[in-house]
Amino acid sequence: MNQEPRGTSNDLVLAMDKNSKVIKNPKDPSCEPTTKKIRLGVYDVFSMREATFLDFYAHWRKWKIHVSVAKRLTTDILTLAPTLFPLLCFATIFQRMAPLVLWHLFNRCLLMIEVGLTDGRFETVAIAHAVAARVVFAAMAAAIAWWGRKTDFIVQTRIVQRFDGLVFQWKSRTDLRPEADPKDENALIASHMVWYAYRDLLITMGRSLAILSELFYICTLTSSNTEAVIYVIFFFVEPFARDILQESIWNKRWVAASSDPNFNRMASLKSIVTEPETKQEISINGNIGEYLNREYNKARRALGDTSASYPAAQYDNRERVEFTVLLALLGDLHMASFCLKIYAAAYMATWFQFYSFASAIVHPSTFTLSKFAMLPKAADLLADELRDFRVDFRNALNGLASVKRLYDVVETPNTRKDGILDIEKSDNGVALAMENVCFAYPNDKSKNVLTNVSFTIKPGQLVVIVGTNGSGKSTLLKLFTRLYDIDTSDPDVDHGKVTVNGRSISDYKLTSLRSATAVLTQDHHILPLSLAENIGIGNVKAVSDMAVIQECARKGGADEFISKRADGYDTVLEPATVIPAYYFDEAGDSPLNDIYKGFEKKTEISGGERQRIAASRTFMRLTTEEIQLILADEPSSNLDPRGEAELFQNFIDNRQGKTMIFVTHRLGILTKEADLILCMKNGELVEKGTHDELMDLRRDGEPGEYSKLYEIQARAFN
Ligand SMILES: Nc1ncnc2c1ncn2[C@@H]1O[C@H](COP(=O)(O)OP(=O)(O)OP(=O)(O)O)[C@@H](O)[C@H]1O
Repeated sequence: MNQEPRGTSNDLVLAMDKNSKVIKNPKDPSCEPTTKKIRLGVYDVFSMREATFLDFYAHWRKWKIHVSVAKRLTTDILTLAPTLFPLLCFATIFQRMAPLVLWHLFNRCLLMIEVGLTDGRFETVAIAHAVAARVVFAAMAAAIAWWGRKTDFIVQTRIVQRFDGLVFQWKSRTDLRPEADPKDENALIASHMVWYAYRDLLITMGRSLAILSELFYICTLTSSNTEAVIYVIFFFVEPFARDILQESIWNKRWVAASSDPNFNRMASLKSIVTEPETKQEISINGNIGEYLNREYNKARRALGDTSASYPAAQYDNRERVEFTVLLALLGDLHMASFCLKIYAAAYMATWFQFYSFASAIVHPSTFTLSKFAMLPKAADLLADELRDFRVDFRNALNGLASVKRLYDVVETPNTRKDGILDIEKSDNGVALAMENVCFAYPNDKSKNVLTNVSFTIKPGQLVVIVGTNGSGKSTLLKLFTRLYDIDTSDPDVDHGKVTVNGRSISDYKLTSLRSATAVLTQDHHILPLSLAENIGIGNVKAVSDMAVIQECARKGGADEFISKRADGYDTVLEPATVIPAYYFDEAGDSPLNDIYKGFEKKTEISGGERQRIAASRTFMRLTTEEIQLILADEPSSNLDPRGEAELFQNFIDNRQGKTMIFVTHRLGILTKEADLILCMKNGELVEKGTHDELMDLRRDGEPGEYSKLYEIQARAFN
């Protein structure tokens, strides 16, 4: 099995070798492997090789990035909530500290009561003060926690809106890039995750303070500071050992895919009986349900106990018993050292007193009873805090890494090269030309879809492009709109030239080119806005001018059916409704079922009606002064013959001398009016001329391509 997944941030394509665990970059076999592969149950799991614990330089580099992202995020959040944010930071950190302070206040009471019990002197007022302090602090902590939760929502909302806005801006700014990198989209985390990343960071800070105070507190509880320090060190041994020794993929980057043939077959069979399209095949192909059932059971038996559980969980399950026992021992070091202490005290010199808990037992006089009881509890609190700190800290770092990717993406510039010229204003449209154009789509460079195409279009001409399916007609239009560009990556290979008014099309500013062009294709989308807006956005300056919109709707053939709708021009076809989550018994007859179904407000219109709205939008574009070129790609494929004839006529009447290129399969109305017909076949321009010229064209006594197409259509419709 040879797979070629993309695994590294620098886009190395890595060859996966079935027999080796470590994968190298095939382009440079000498380089260090960057990913490794393991088999977990039914999955092949590929994970990144991360820096080792001792690779300080790698950690330092990572840290520098994390710190700069945290700084930038802090500045951004401070601008959004200059007063609330610092207060919220305080509240979040305070919440981490509060349980410790409460516990400390409780211990103070306990110590005073103990002194009273042993000495017979009860400091009643002092005890009452200590109790009152605890009660007041508890009430204050609850109030701060309540305020923190409320403020958290406000700050979170502001951050979500800000980052949603940034992403929106990026998406609306970036050009439609057919070769766009899907990684960009994947990097766009949900905006609320930005706040979660920051909150994890704050919680981590709170926990650090709590850990420091707990350490300090333990020092005050123990009789000697040296012993306390050593005692505390024991609590750091286990988490450190776990970090260094235990490998986990929960916090690593990894990808996995099931490669077990039995499991994959079960998945395929499951999809057959689940998906509506394939379920239909079961019904119309006789009794294949029984066969599928047999096959499913066969695959299930063959799979046996091979696990399909979540790969990260399976990874943890591989832990060896010695390792588990070692960690347990390290976690319980204080008890183990207790034995050592007893033996040391009994048999060895007293300088071996390295452990305070044991000290307390061996020299109980140095401890009070309550201190003796508090020490393990303090140790437990410290251990819990350390454990949670590790989790929150990792989450915070992962969150910051995601925020960095988000920042990077929203700042990605448009990859398409922009020009510097504006299209000159003219009442006669633009002149266009292609010179020896050869073009292959970026995703399939092996196949030229245009080969040596050359033609010239004079300003104001009506041009019709005809030809068989897949002959490259739409591709010609895409080059004029710069949805795609001719490949110029290799200066030694000439792929030809596309020009506008005699200059290379890439010399013009994209915004200028797009403003001067009206495009109408067969697959326009109706936006989830009102029908009036859907037409009006053709000319945003007149988007509220109903008279102009209605006039354009009439030209596009949409006015009649829109006016018949209950909401007329205010109809929104697919309004977006956000249903965050639901919890009710869908299968039951709960009244919530009906309410839920009522959320769906979709209104359907026919394919032809959609095309009429798109055409109306194009007529709206023609009301802007900038338009000099109209490109229409089979805009009438869903229209009835009358609708099509009217649309063509309206375009001819309303183009006001602008250059117009029409791609169509319907020869006749337009081609007879055309100044120039371009006839395409297999990516080549095989004929060009007027209708009469092409009809008279003969090659070796045979009629030309256009003439043949025309005759076929004439026969079919007569
Ligand atoms: N995005 C794309 N990526 C790769 N190949 C494409 C892409 N779009 C079109 N093609 C291929 O380019 C060739 C020309 O396609 P094009 O859409 O220009 O043909 P057409 O003449 O407009 O066809 P039709 O009359 O069916 O609309 C076809 O072989 C098509 O499969």
